[in-house]
Amino acid sequence: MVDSILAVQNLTVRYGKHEVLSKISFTVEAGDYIGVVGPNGSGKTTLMKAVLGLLPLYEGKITFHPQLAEGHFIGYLPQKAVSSDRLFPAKVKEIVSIGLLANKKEPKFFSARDYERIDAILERLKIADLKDKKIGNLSGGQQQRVLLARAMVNSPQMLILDEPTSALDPQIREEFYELIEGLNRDDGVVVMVVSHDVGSVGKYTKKMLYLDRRLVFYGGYDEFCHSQEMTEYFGFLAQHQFCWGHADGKHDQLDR
Ligand SMILES: Nc1ncnc2c1ncn2[C@@H]1O[C@H](COP(=O)(O)OP(=O)(O)OP(=O)(O)O)[C@@H](O)[C@H]1O
Repeated sequence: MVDSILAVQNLTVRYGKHEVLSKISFTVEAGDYIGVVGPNGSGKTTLMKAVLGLLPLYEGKITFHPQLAEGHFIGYLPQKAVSSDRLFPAKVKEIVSIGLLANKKEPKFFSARDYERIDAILERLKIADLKDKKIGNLSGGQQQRVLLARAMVNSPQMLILDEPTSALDPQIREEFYELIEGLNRDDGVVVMVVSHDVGSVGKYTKKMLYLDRRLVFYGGYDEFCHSQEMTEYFGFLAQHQFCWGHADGKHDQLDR
């Protein structure tokens, strides 16, 4: 347990009398890339908020590895972060610089080193050419990369992405997942990505965490696809759809 990056033990969350997460326990290990999946309202965002320390009240325990518990170590890309407002005046470099503010004490000035970090992350995410463009004028995929750069500019050890590709078309979505896979593989960033899209996510992530207010499944995608327990939970056809796609391509919505 001590060696885990993160240990969640018996986490229960209620909004008023409504219990939305019930006794969730799992650990996240170094190098993990986890798809957090489940139907609408199953508690995915709530779980991520609990991990991020954004919930004032919960039962259970959330423990980070002691070396991680110092400073700002989680990058977060929230749900529906893409701006559709073309008049929004902020430039890409300004949006990304916001990611550096959390670690700064007053007065919050940017140093030459900060500007180097902004340039480095824009380069890493292949959007250096967009640096001086207004975010409202970018495509959905470009905007997501900019927001990913904001989440990554502090070099976090862990990245939490909530439905990062829901507004993107299939090709851009695949490119985005490939980018995240590279951050996990090459830069060692631990990733938790929330999605409805079990098929796409399962292709890239190393583990699946399936929520339905309780923890239904936690393990590898292959195991998820071949588990008898999951066949009983979903039914054979639904499991087949999640795992091997569907001829009409409608395999990615999981609303039940
Ligand atoms: N601030 C809140 N106050 C009251 N209820 C809430 C609040 N946030 C979420 N809920 C409820 O908690 C449940 C879980 O919501 P949550 O957003 O965590 O689910 P989700 O799996 O992320 O859903 P989706 O896939 O639709 O984004 C839902 O029934 C939701 O209506």
